[in-house]
Amino acid sequence: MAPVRIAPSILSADFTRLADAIGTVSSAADLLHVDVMDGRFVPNITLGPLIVEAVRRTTDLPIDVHMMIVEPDRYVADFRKAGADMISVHVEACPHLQRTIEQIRETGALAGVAINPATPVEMLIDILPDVDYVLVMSVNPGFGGQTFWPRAVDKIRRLAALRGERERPLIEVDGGINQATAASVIEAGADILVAGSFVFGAENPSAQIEILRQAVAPL
Ligand SMILES: O=C(CO)[C@H](O)[C@H](O)COP(=O)(O)O
Ligand SMILES: [Fe+2]
Repeated sequence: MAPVRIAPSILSADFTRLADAIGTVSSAADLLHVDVMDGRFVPNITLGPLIVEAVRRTTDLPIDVHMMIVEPDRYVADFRKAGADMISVHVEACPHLQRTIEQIRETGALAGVAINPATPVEMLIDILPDVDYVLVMSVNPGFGGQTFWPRAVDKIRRLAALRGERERPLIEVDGGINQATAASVIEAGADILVAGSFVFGAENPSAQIEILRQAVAPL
């Protein structure tokens, strides 16, 4: 089994010292998760390609951009140009999802589809062969620091069953991840853990990543 990948979310970092915050996780993390929100798809506004470009200059970690915006097609090329290595769009925001996924792939980035808690994984059945990863939301998107939604575990299990013996799509889980919830989602079949407040809300972010690794190590 491939090792679990850990993606700290900078949403919970101190933006007055963003480069320092990223520096604290650079050697412990596998990816850096960046949450893009537009105040329309979700009730919060965060950041755009300008910040991704600045993040790109602070780290060699792969940058995983989670787009929580309407009409993401309009900005895929900009985020790729800014330095994104992975780009996910929400199925709920994409009436022509296959075309949007194709557009991401054409930029050279890995293409992901994200799903809200209320959206069944079975809705993705026809797009699964086209995506590199599925981002399963274990909170309703919009804010860091929310409580994990336990039924996400069953969704991950069902998604892993749909994937079957294939290596792709990878399964990424986002929202409310800590050492307890990490173990349950990895046991269900997840490959990538996003963690924001658990990592950056603590004194020592890299030690928090180590705690997550230990929590899933025997699984
Ligand atoms: O996409 C997100 C919110 O919409 C964030 O990635 C997620 O919430 C991470 O924060 P935390 O680990 O604190 O829940
Ligand atoms: Fe996210």
